[in-house]
Amino acid sequence: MDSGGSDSRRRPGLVVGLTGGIASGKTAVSRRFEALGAAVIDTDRLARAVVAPGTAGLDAIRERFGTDVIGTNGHLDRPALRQRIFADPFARRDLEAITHPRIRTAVAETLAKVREPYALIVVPLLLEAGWIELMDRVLVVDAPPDRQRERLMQRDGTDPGEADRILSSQADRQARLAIADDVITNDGESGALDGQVADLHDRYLRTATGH
Ligand SMILES: Nc1ncnc2c1ncn2[C@@H]1O[C@H](COP(=O)(O)OP(=O)(O)OP(=O)(O)O)[C@@H](O)[C@H]1O
Repeated sequence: MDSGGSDSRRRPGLVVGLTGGIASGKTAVSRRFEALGAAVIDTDRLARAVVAPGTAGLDAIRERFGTDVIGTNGHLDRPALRQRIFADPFARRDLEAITHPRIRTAVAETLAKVREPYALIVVPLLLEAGWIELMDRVLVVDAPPDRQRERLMQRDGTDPGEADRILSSQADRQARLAIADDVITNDGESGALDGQVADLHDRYLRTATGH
């Protein structure tokens, strides 16, 4: 009988890292893959889970940064923590030393439970955070920066100056494209994504199942 995936070294037939700049359309794309039957693992969600109240991750943060970064509701006070790491590279390094290994373990555990033929791991900072080794392929969602800016302002109400600041702090478009095995271009209507996702899904299925 199947043990239910308790072996954390178990992996589906293909693991694809999905990345792209902010508001490039990663969520829009990953939802389409999910609808076609891919397993989608969202590292942002796992990153929140490993520092949720009651976790060893949150305890480690409290120990390093003090109770100032914990809200009265017991949750991590993200704006307070952001302020602490903003100007202090050592604080950022310490925070990442706490969170990154825990996120990686959570990803491995989630991958081990995947029953679909292949998995997409959504990693916004795939390039920056050194995730590449885990992936069999890298899929980049590429959008022109003007479009990202427009979507960011529309979706989050971000003001133009802040949008420019966020965009310029990210890995640049060419660096991202340089690590891509596959690219989805999201520069137009959302309907244009459907065909691109369907083509890649077919290829990924064939690769994962060897057919
Ligand atoms: N082709 C498109 N046409 C119209 N709107 C789009 C298109 N692609 C994405 N959007 C919209 O742009 C915004 C950003 O897209 P989405 O949330 O998928 O990006 P993301 O890369 O997941 O963002 P983040 O990096 O912030 O997590 C959303 O409001 C989404 O509905």
